[in-house]
Amino acid sequence: MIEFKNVSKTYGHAPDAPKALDDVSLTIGRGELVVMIGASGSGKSTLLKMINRMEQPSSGTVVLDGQDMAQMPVRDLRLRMGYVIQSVGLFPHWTVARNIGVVPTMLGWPPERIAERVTELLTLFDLDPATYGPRLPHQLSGGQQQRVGVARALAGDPEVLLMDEPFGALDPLIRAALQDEVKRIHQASGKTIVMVTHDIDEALRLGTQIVLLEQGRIAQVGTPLALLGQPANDRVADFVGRSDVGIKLLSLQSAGSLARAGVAQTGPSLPASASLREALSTLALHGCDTLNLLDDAGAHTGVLHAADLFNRARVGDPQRRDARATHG
Ligand SMILES: Nc1ncnc2c1ncn2[C@@H]1O[C@H](COP(=O)(O)OP(=O)(O)OP(=O)(O)O)[C@@H](O)[C@H]1O
Repeated sequence: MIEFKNVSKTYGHAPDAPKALDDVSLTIGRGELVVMIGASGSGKSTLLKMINRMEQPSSGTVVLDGQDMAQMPVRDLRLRMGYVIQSVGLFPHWTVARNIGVVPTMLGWPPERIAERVTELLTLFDLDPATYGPRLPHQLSGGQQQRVGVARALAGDPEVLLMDEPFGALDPLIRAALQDEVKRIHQASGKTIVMVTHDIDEALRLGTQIVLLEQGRIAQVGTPLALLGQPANDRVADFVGRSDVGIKLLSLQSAGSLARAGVAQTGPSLPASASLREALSTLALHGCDTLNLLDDAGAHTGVLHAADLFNRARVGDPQRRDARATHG
């Protein structure tokens, strides 16, 4: 668990220097995927960098599993954390395999175990180890380099993965694929992930918790549903996007959450795990009012009626007992 206790940060010593962080208190639970979001200069990266002590608080404390981080040796701390940045930061003259193996090497793993780990991670990220392991970073596309960056951050099996705008420079298709991979890794490993982004859709899609920063202060912390359904104030509502909030809410819930029992109808089918947004899109595309829902094995599990998408309590209402987030 990571706790920020009354953390403030002022860069430089000028008496009138603005606070990059202003009395921030925040708890990041083990296994959460916390996304920090906010306007440029709101303090996201500063907050993230305090978790591996690349920045120090001017006042207040950051605590990791009950221990004040300021008292912990920096090297030990950093070896427990994976760090991914937008510019990737691979060593240009080292092969992909050597780049990925850097932390395991520092941890003193035997060479065979490092080689196994490199092969495992390249495979996980859909890069053929025999083809890509020996290449230099410049022989990879931007998306492939970013995959290697994430693989390198995961190589030493860190407790915490820190990601500072990891997908900011990528085109939308590769970005979506990497988002899916991070989500899958998070679900499979239960690691704590803290990510900074500018992209509210990325935050809503990936975050189990979202931290919205505003001029160095926390404007709201909550689940994606809470931010959309109960924004703390008008500025939060503007930030998450008033005009398409209904559509965003639909993306957070599964089609299965509104399934009715019933035999299959003629017409299109969709996995029950697909979002209500995908369901709405499919209904509109086919101009029909029902959708057959399928389980993971492709068997019929129920029917979604278009009317249920509209004739129901507010989607974001957490009182709805059948409301299930499709994320996390
Ligand atoms: N090394 C530094 N020296 C001086 N001021 C800094 C430094 N790093 C950040 N700042 C200032 O601190 C404030 C917060 O910066 P930070 O990088 O944390 O914001 P951010 O929300 O991550 O911004 P962006 O989205 O633009 O990356 C900004 O006003 C910034 O100018």
